[in-house]
Amino acid sequence: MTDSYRPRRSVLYVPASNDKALAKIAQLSCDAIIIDLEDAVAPADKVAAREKLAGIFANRPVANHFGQRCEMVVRVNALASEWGAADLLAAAGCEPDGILLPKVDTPRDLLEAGDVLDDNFAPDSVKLWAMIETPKALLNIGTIAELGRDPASRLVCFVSGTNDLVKDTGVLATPDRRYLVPWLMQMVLAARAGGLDMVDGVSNDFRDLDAFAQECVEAAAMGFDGKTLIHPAQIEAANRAFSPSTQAVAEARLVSQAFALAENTGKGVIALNGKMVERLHLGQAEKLLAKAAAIGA
Ligand SMILES: CC(C)(COP(=O)(O)OP(=O)(O)OC[C@H]1O[C@@H](n2cnc3c(N)ncnc32)[C@H](O)[C@@H]1OP(=O)(O)O)[C@@H](O)C(=O)NCCC(=O)NCCSC(=O)C[C@H](O)C(=O)O
Ligand SMILES: [Mg+2]
Repeated sequence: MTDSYRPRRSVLYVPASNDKALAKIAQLSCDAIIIDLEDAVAPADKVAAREKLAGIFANRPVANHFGQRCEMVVRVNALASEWGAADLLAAAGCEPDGILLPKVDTPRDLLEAGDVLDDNFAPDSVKLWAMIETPKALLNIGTIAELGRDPASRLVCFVSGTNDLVKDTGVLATPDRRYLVPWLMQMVLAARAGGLDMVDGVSNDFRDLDAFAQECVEAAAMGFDGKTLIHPAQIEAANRAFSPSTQAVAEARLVSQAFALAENTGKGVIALNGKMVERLHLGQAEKLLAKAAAIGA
């Protein structure tokens, strides 16, 4: 987690072609919104959806109904598609917080998008997010994630695309995601190695909120920063699951206070309530407290 920590607990897709859904944005308490030009938009509507971007961003709320600033990201069509290049330029022109590239297979896909942005926009302007949703992306995940260590690459976040992964691999999509979990854990590991945020895939069964809440709890335990969502009803469970619990915040405070005691100055390891606590735990506790402060937990 960096100084500029931004919560990405709840990241809601909103199809750029759905006016009713777009009208709801300012009333939602999600941490980020992805305006989708890709799979949620039918081929016949792609150009019209792209042309709506400028209007969507012109009316972008500074803060939502809950007084929170919500990141606004655009998912473009793949650069290799007939819409990708024009989508990328139109999206970047709206100055979104990020552009999400789908169907990334290799680092080259991100570097090519970065080159287009560098030729047309300031180096520290729009950031890139990458969908990890193809078998090739999983095989190349380490080298893709390494780009996160180079600010010039603009890469800041991975998003898992479990629907495409199921489609391309043929694994069975079970409620407990047992055949996907090894790949999801690989994504988390790679994201951490690259200093990236890692957001979990969607749950298609948007009417079963109990199952969704359980999936969020499991994803948080797996190390994800948040979850992508398809329906506003999913926001609350995601915000809850990816926020530090009251108990975790209390424990982090104890660790921080213990290391602040004069008797522990300079110590690398102390005993606290019968447990060994090292300075690495202090770092962990400080991160958790910063996260809790950022989200008002
Ligand atoms: C899934 C839906 C098609 C369901 O829509 P609908 O039947 O209209 O739901 P409701 O009647 O319950 O909606 C209630 C109100 O909420 C608004 N709404 C619904 N969804 C959204 C949304 N995503 N953002 C904002 N507002 C939303 C409705 O307009 C209703 O409003 P009102 O009538 O005024 O009360 C629909 O939810 C939907 O389209 N969801 C998004 C789908 C999407 O974006 N899919 C693409 C991304 S997922 C993906 O691609 C995964 C990845 O790439 C992978 O490979 O896994
Ligand atoms: Mg997909």
